[in-house]
Amino acid sequence: MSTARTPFIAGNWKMNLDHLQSIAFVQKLAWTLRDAKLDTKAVEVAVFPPFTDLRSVQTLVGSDDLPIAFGGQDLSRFDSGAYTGEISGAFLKGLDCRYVLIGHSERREYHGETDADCAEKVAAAIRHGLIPVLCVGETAEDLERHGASAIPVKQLREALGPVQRGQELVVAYEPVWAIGSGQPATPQQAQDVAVTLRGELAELLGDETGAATRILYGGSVKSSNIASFMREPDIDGALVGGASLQLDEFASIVQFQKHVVL
Ligand SMILES: O=C[C@H](O)COP(=O)(O)O
Repeated sequence: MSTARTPFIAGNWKMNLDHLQSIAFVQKLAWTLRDAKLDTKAVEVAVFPPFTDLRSVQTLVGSDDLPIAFGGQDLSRFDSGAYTGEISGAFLKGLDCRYVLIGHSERREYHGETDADCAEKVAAAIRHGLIPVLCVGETAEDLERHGASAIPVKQLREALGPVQRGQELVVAYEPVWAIGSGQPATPQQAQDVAVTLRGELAELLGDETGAATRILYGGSVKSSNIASFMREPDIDGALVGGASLQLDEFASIVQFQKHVVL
């Protein structure tokens, strides 16, 4: 397992863009990045569309061999059967998904997902050959009561029970208070949590896995602040929500290396 961490910029579309819009968006994104001569080996780009878009995105990316990865926003902890409304990791893998988000704060808040559910979903993702993108983060109340790292560390520890050392995974630190608020964490705050999470990963999964695992920051990321996060040594990318729906803005975030940080 290589410990070099390729920067990773991911767009979580949440419940936005239908399958027709997804085709137009991904095609234009690919053209924009090609015209900008993005070095696709130097940064990995991924989108997380709604489930109903995935077949369209797969067809486009596959037929035009676009350098854009994609994944599901969630998966079932079950593999198949009488689970109405659930989506199996096997189905996501069958659509060439490389990644799957697990434990996004909106799943935790609106769908009551627990750390135990996340652990089962992480196990399901691994069973189906998907790379889990485990989302962790504290609410404003947690921040006040426990500080920034305690809840993310607990969420990480509880969800990674089924993970073996050497397993590729991505961790997204998303303070709930920063999501969609226009008030990102400071780069130093995000770095402090990221370095703590990396230490936990090393303890849970060994030094090599800890060093190789990419840790993303998410919460009000924009083109105007991405470079300051990417300068931090333990932040390897971003999970972008609102700004990932604006083509020029997302393309600019992907090209963070061109931004000047004053
Ligand atoms: O998954 C993405 C996060 O929820 C961040 O959303 P945001 O960039 O709109 O704050």
